[in-house]
Amino acid sequence: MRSTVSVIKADIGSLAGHHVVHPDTMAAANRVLAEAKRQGIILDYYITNVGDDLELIMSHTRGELDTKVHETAWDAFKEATKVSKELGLYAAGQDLLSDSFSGNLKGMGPGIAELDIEERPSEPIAIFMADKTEPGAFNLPLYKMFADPFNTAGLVIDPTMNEGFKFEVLDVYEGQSVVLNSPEEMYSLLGLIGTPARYVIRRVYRKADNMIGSVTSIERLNLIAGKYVGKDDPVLIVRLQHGFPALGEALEAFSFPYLVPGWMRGSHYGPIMPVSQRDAKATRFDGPPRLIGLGFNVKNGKLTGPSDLFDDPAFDETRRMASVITDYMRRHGPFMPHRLEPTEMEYTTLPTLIEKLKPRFKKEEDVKKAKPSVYTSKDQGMD
Ligand SMILES: O=C(COP(=O)(O)O)[C@@H](O)[C@H](O)[C@H](O)COP(=O)(O)O
Ligand SMILES: [Mg+2]
Ligand SMILES: [Mg+2]
Ligand SMILES: [Mg+2]
Repeated sequence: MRSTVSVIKADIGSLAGHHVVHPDTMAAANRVLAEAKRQGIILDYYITNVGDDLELIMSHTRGELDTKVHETAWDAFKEATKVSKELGLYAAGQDLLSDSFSGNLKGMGPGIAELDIEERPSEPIAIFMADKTEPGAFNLPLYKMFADPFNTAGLVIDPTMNEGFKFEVLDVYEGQSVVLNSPEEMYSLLGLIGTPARYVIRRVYRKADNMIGSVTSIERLNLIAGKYVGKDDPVLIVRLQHGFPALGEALEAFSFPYLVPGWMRGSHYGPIMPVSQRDAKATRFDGPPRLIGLGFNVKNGKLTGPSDLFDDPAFDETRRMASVITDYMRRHGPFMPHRLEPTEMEYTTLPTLIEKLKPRFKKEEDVKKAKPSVYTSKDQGMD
């Protein structure tokens, strides 16, 4: 059976700052999705949150970019925003960049990852959702899952995986993509995806049969809006087992709290911290960037699950290391490399402040002419 899992997410406002989604807004979204299920637009759904991002997980048989499914998500976000406004929640409707729905949600603000598959007899999947970071943040773990034998034993042991995987990489600035084969082209692949702000792994395919293995949301809000409107908190769907990474291989890729851009004001590098659903809220310095993982099985277009994948002491040490790195990075305060590089700061409000200082900058020669004495050793009391 052909079925589609659509994960569509948006920040529609949250409690006490950019912190955590309010249950009443989730209830509003739930009413819309329940009605869509009753009407047969979607077959199943699950609603959750990571930090201030409301996450709609829907299954159906309508394929990618379906108008009805996307309209359902849009209505859910709109209804949730209404409640958000009534309660005076912070940044109500933040990620809804357009007023009206037209066709599908592409370019309208919400993040979208849709996995369209011919279901295997058992179809296990993991859905990873992050807050206070951006889509390229999944480059490193995707590389580990699908290309690094030190992470994924199946690349060495499983005959189907042994041929390798194909990576579709999108240049989010140019809107162009390229497909690179692993292992043959892994150095070129790393050459691109090591710049995650620009090159994002959008999809991974298994070489043996071209079956899709993963899909990432690629929306970058600031590139759509032309200014900083919150972070582009991403989602990722990974197909598991039987020729794809085992669940444990997918999770293993997150055992190291690597640095991602985002965190406070979308302007700082910080460690990604995999947490349980219970801890999926942004706290310290609006973070550190949080990741949750939910495990499901898809059968006849319906979802069984979830299992809260990082709700496990096996990830305690990762979280502890993330806390240590948090301390270390924070001690740099406003200095790079804790703060992002200037190209990434372009969309924030920092350039306007620097612009204000422009008239006060003087050419070096002019400064020398005006106050030559400053440059003599006598004036500095050294003679
Ligand atoms: O990154 C952040 C929000 O991103 P998000 O909404 O999660 O996409 C926060 O750190 C805010 O930028 C920060 O709290 C300041 O918010 P404002 O006071 O400018 O709204
Ligand atoms: Mg927010
Ligand atoms: Mg967020
Ligand atoms: Mg955001």
